[in-house]
Amino acid sequence: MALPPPSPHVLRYRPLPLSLLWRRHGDQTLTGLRLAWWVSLAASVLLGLATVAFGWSGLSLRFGGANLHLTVYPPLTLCTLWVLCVGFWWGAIPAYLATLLLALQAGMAPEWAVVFALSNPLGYFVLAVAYRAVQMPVPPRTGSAVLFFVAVAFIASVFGATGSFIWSYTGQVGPEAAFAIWQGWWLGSFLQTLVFVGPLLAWLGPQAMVWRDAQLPRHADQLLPRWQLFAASLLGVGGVLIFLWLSFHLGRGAWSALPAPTSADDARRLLQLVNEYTLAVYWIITVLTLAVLFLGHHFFTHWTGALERARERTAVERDLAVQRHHEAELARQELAARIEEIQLLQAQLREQAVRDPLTGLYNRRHLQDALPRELKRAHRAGAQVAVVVMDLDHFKRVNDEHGHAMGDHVLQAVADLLQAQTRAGDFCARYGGEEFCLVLPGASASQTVARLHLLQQTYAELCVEHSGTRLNGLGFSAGVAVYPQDGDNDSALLNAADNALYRAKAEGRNRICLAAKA
Ligand SMILES: Nc1nc2c(ncn2[C@@H]2O[C@H](COP(=O)(O)OP(=O)(O)OP(=O)(O)O)[C@@H](O)[C@H]2O)c(=O)[nH]1
Repeated sequence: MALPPPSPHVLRYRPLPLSLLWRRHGDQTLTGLRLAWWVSLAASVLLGLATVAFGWSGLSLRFGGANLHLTVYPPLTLCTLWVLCVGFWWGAIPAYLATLLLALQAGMAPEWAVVFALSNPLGYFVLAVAYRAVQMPVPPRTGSAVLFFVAVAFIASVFGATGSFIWSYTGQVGPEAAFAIWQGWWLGSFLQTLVFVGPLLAWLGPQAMVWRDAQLPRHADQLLPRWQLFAASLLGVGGVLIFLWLSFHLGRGAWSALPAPTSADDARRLLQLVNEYTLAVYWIITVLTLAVLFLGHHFFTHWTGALERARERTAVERDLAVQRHHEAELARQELAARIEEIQLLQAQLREQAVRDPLTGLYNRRHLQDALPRELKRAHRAGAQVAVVVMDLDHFKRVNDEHGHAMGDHVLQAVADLLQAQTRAGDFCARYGGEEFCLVLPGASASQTVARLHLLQQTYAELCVEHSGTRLNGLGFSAGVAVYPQDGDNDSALLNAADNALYRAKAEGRNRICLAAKA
């Protein structure tokens, strides 16, 4: 039959979960799988019972110095196919039930039957672990897959044949018969796997596994946990050692049970028996050694390949992480620069919001915020605060006679003067068009008047120059109110200072009036 070549990954042992048997699923193929499994279960049980009912003990054969019956047990073939194509539990459960019922029907005590029935699942466990560890394609279609299949089938048969001891013990057979049963059991199971399971697996396996793979989520090859690799190696080595020990031990028991040779012919026959037995063990060990060498090589190349791929993936991921880290660092720096710009702009905006654009002095809004704070501080310290409202005299004339630009220059000159002649902690604001406000914490009325006189003098001597025009001899009037005597809050103080200014203007300008003298 022409098959599309499935990838080796698809053909590996990848078990379907047993929960598919009862999980609610509308898929028709799954319904088919469930049906097939139940039919297989029934067939395994019936075939097992038939083996006992018809008293079929297999094929007679002489091997390794013993006359034996090759035990051919049909459920074994069926269940092995389930294990390898679908998963361990799918084959182990029918095999267990079939063997259990067979043993009970054959008259074995139930307490022994439940243990006896575990032998075939034990062999399947070895198969499943080996295929999972080495990740060899399951259908024996290539030389290496065939060799692997033969080696693993041998070890699994040895484990699966451990039930023969319970059979021999409960049947109370002698050492010679026990030896023959053991040989017939593992050899029968081994040959049956090679002759029936192998070809069926090579023929039908790929189709079954392509279907099975479609039911499973895709995943990259995962490294087995270390303990599973260790368990797989232990099972392999353990299987060979068990085989050797049992063969020698049972063989010795069988020969010891023979009557002592009384003639040269008897001695020759015994010698020939030992010779046959030794040769059989020799060939088996030779085949096994070759298989173990091959398996070791395959195991090594598979896992070093997987490790190399994992290393490459890690290297690519590490490079990506480094690149992402670098990009994140650049983005972080960019963000930090933007935040700094924004903070600068915010500071500028905050400053612009409280400054008068022409003179650079604080504006009236800021004065309204700052003056109450200053008064509170003075209240706590029990100090005075002088509030001055000053107005340039005849400023309209300056504008009218020399132009608005000259007026602006005068305003800027006054602002510079105020800032130059006030102390740190004093506070100047542009209060209105040509009105200014000074806040002098700690200053008394007389100290304020003295400083204002000085300012008037400097202002009068000031020469403002613009477009070739020089202007001097200017004056201003001011009203002074002092906290707390002239008012206990900002608006009362500003009103008092304003009223005093009004008086100064009324009294002829270029003078300073105190609110207290009103
Ligand atoms: N150049 C200029 N002039 C301004 C500005 N703000 C207000 N003024 C002018 O200042 C003048 C104020 O005039 P008035 O209120 O009559 O006061 P005054 O001429 O100084 O007279 P008195 O205060 O009574 O001495 C007006 O001509 C306003 O146009 C400004 O920012 N720049």
